[in-house]
Amino acid sequence: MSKLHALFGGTFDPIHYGHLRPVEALAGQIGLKKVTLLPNNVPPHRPQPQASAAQRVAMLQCAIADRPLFDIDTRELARSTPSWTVATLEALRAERGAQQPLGFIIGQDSLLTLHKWHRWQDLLSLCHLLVCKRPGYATQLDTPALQQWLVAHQAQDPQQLHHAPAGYIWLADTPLFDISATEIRQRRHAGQPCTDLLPDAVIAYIDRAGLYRD
Ligand SMILES: Nc1ncnc2c1ncn2[C@@H]1O[C@H](COP(=O)(O)OP(=O)(O)OP(=O)(O)O)[C@@H](O)[C@H]1O
Ligand SMILES: O=C(O)c1ccc[n+]([C@@H]2O[C@H](COP(=O)([O-])O)[C@@H](O)[C@H]2O)c1
Repeated sequence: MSKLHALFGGTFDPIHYGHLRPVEALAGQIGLKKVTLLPNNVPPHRPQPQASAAQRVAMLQCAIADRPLFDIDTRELARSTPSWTVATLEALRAERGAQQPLGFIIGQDSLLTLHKWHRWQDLLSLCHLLVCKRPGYATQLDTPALQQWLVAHQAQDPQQLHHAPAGYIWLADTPLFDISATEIRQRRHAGQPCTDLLPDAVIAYIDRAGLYRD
């Protein structure tokens, strides 16, 4: 039985198949039993979401109703300050103890900007980074020094993620989904359909709540 607990942070405005499907594949590949979705309140480094925190959580609930792999942790919504991942991970580490393997899931685009995150060099002392592929983004980091840092921490075997509490980067070979929440919001504003980009239950919620309309 795996002890590795994975968290997947995001703005999720809205959640879509580009979030769900790569992570489902990752879970199968490395043996994750549970993935905790961690919606942020005040996302660092980007415009604020169009949907409220409560609406984004409601969309997560719609999306995972028939996906037992996932649950939701709303702790970042309780803070009105920016949702620094390092602070959330410190709180989780304090709760779960020094030996609990923790993974933080990101897409390739997030890996490329990781060196701009708050106290980014502390992240690997708190968790592993589990990276899903995303089409349209470079596979090499910006500078030779960053690329060296990546290679130095890269795990070669998923068992390393289960046996160490933190410290590795897993570059997962996940399927590519050319989907973004930005595109979904734009399509909704333009009155275009989004079928196949996100679960029907989330589309039904967006319709009911009148989200992403001008
Ligand atoms: N299509 C995708 N493939 C792989 N990873 C993704 C994809 N979309 C989002 N992610 C990852 O999911 C996490 C949360 O992303 P986020 O909620 O910002 O979605 P987004 O589609 O990038 O949103 P937006 O278009 O509003 O910026 C990030 O780590 C991001 O890299
Ligand atoms: O801690 C930071 O500085 C930081 C900077 C950018 C993003 N993050 C986190 O990374 C996750 C994905 O972010 P986003 O903006 O792509 O939804 C989400 O949990 C954010 O809170 C964290």
